[in-house]
Amino acid sequence: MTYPYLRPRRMRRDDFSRRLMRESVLTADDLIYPVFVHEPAGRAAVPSMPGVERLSIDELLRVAEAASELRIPALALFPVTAPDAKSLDAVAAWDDDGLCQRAIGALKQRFPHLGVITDVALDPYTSHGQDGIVDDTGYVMNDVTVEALVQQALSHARAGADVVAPSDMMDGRIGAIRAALEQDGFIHTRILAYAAKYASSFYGPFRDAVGSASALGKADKRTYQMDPGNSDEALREVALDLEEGADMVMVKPGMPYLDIVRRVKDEFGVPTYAYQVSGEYAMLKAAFANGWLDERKCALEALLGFKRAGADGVLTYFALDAARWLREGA
Ligand SMILES: NCc1[nH]cc(CCC(=O)O)c1CC(=O)O
Ligand SMILES: [Mg+2]
Repeated sequence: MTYPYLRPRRMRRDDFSRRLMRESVLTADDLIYPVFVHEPAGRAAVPSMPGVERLSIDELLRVAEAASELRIPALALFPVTAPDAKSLDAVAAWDDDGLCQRAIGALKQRFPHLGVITDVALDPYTSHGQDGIVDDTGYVMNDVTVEALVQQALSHARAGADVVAPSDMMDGRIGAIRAALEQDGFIHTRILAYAAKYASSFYGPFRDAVGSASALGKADKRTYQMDPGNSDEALREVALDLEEGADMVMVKPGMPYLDIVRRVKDEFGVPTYAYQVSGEYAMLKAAFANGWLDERKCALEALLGFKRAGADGVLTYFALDAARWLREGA
């Protein structure tokens, strides 16, 4: 049977039938809000990310209140480390009194129901801006770095983090962190593994925001983050992280990698997240600012695309706005 018996446009004719056959929907439950925390009082704009600010802990609590009120399930914390606290061994990363740890404590005390996700990686704390500890040639050493990441993850767990999210791409770190958490009694601490994280050029504005761009200079992260040409490798990486004890996996960046999200979801069927990274946010914002694209419609369409690709949630700098627009019925 074919046309005229089959007319796909019949179902698209009216709002009611469009709604009845809609396969994917975006809700506030799908959103994770990444936030930058800094030591100085008040807020500081991030020029390459219009609408995003670095926040003192006081300001962070205001933002958390808004997020919680909008029923956003969780925040992802990214601390900005003062240059004099950075070092070759990144010891500030597991200072129980560090900015990140204090931010976790303040959030959990005020908003116990709001999930707190922390970034486990050394780049905010290393003087060279790499995610791990380097040898004389500048190569990021895997096993020494994993030991440091374990210290960092435990410190976050002690501070009350609900989810630790290793974003460093070292081999074996999920298993090492899981074992250490279990050993110290943190049996409820979830691990969100940045399992398929690519050596992307879309992280630029984030590196401006946390101040690792200047430290990194012209260096890149291609000896540990994945080659953008690869897809099968992402499945192998996800399989390893799941075997090692990850509760959730992430694909990063987002929009240029939706094929990876789909493959991961189809292959493993586990809670799968995608990160709409800083560069994706920046390019959309630039088009909105020029009046070239409609902000509400395009931001929500981009986020819905993650759901359609199989993501269970999205880390997005649009989270607060998107939750508001959804509530208003945009
Ligand atoms: N561990 C570092 C980290 N954690 C999150 C991002 C990027 C997020 C974004 O661009 O929004 C990065 C940058 C990098 O790998 O250099
Ligand atoms: Mg891996």
